[in-house]
Amino acid sequence: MNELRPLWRLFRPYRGWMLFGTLVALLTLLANVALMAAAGWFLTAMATAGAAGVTINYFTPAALIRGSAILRTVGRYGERLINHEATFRLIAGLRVWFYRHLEPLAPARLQQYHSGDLLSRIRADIDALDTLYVRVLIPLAVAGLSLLLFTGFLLFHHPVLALTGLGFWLLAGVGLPLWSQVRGREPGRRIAADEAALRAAVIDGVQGLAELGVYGAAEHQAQRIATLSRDLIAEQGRLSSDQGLTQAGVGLCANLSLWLLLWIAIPLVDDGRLMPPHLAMLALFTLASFESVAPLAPAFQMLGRTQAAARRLFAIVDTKPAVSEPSAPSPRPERFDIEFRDVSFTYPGASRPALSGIRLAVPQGGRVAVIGATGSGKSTLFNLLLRFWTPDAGSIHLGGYDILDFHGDDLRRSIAVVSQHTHLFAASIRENLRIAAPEASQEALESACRVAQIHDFIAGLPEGYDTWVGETGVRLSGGQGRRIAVARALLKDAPILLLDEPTEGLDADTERELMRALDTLMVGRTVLLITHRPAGLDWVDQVLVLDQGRELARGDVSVIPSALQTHLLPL
Ligand SMILES: Nc1ncnc2c1ncn2[C@@H]1O[C@H](COP(=O)(O)OP(=O)(O)OP(=O)(O)O)[C@@H](O)[C@H]1O
Repeated sequence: MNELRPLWRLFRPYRGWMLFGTLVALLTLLANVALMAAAGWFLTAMATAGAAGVTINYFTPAALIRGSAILRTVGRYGERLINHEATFRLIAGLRVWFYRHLEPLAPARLQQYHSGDLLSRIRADIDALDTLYVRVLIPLAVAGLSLLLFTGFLLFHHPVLALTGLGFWLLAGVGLPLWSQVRGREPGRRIAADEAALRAAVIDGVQGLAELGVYGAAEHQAQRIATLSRDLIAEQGRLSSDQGLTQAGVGLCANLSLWLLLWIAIPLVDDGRLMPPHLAMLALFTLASFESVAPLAPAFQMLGRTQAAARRLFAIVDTKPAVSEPSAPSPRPERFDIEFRDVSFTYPGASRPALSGIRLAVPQGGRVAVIGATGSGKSTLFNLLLRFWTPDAGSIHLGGYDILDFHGDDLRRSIAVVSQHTHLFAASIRENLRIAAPEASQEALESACRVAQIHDFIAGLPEGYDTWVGETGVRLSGGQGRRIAVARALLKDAPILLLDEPTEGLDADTERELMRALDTLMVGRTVLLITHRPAGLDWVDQVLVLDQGRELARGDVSVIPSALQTHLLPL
C-alpha cells in the first residue's frame, strides 16, 4: 500500500466531494436495508394481525417503506452523479499533475520510454487510480459506518445475534477482500504491464503500417499483438474467476448468517422474547446488510492493478530532470552572443563522448555553420544550447551568463529552431502557427507565411488557414512543413536562430525557395546552422568542422576538408 500513500495528498482537494459522496452512499444503503427490514416486519405483522383479527396501525410502517424506497432511488441516482463528478474532477487533476511532472523531463529523461507507454500511463494508469476513490475509499467508509449501526441494531435485539452478524460481516468484508487482494496482486501487476505493451504494439503497428506492408511484416506484427492480447485476456480471466469466487463467498456468508440467525432467533420467538414480525424483519435485514460489504472484495482485488498503476506513474513523477532549474535565476538574457567554453558531453550509456572540448564564440548577429559527418555531434551542440542536457565539463554562455543560470523558459524564449523534423500537430494550420505566438493576429500569421513563401499555397486551399494538417502533418509535404516551421520561427521573433539541416530531403527548387525564406529569417539574428549542403554556407561568417565530437577545423569555407567537401551534397 506504500505506493498509494503519496496519492492521499493529491486526493486532498476533493475531500469535500468525497465526504458528500460517502454520506449519500451511506444514506442510500441504510434506506435499502431499512426498506427490506420494514417490509419484513410489515408483511408478517399484517399477516399475524389478520389471522388474529386485530387491527394495527399500518400508516407509519407504510410511510417508512415508501420513504425508504424513494430515498433509495433518489440516493442511487445522486450517489452516481456526485461520485462521477468527483471522479472526473480527480482524474482531470491527476492528468494535469502528471503532465506538469512530465514536461521538465522531456526530452532527455523520456527517451527511454515508448510513446505508447507514456500514453498508457497518462490514460489507463491514471484512470486506474480512480478505482481507489470510487471502489475502495467510499465503499470502505460506507461499510465501516454502516456495520457500526448494524451491530448496534442487532445488539438492541440480542447480543448473540450481534456477534453472529459481526462475525460474518467481518469474514465477507475483511477476510475475503484480503484474500482477493493477495490473489490479485500479481495478475494486477501483469495486467498493467500487458496493457501498456499491447497499447505500444498497436500504436507502433498503426504508425508503421506502410513499412510493415512494404516489407511484408504485417502478419508478424499482428501475431505479436495477438499474443499480447491472449496474455492479457488470460490474466483478466484469472482475476474474473477469483472475482466470481469472492462474490459467491459473500453470498454464502449472507445465507449462512441468515441460517444461523434463524437458528438462534426461532427459540427466542418460542420463548416469547422476540415477536414473529421482528424475526422476519431481522431475517430480511441480515440479507440486505451484506450489500455494505459486497463491493469490498472486488475492490481489493483491483488494488494490485491500482498499485501497479501508481508505481508506474510515480516512476516518472519522481524522476529528476536532466537539468534542474536554478533557485535564483538570472534575469532574461539581453545580449545574444553565444560562447561554448571547452564543452564536453557524453550521453548516458554511450561508449564515447558526443562532444569533447568544444570552443566556439558567436558574436551577437554572427552566423556559424557547423558541419561534419553523421554522428559527429552537431545536433548535440544544439541540444546543449537549448539546455535539454547539461555539459559534463565546460560551460555555455549567453550574453555573458552561464545558460544554467537562466530559467529554462527564459532561455528557450530567446531561441527559435527550424529543423528537418518539424512536428506538426493534428490541428489546423492556424493552430500550428499559433504555437509560436498564441496571440498573433491573422495579419501577422499571413505576413509570416508570405515571407516563408507558403501563404499562396495556404490561401489556395479550400479551407485556407483552417485546413486540418492531419496527424503529424501527413497532409503537407516535407517542404511545406519546413516552410510552416520558418513561419513559426518568424512569428516567435527570437534573437537566436538554430537551423538543423533545414533543407535536408528537399528537391533543388524547393530548397532554393526555402533558402530565400531563411535568408529573410536570419536578418539581425545570431544564427547557428547545421548543414550537409553547400547552400547557405555563403551566408555564414565562420565554419566549424566536427569529427567524432572534436573540432577538426574552423575558419571560412576553405577549411572544409576535401573528404567532407564531397560529403556536402551539390545543389
Ligand atoms: N539521445 C541520445 N542518446 C544517446 N546517444 C545519442 C543521443 N543522441 C545522439 N547520440 C549519439 O551522440 C553522437 C552524436 O550525435 P549527434 O546527433 O549530435 O550527431 P550529428 O552530427 O547531429 O549526426 P547527424 O548528422 O546524423 O544528425 C552519436 O554517436 C549519437 O549516436
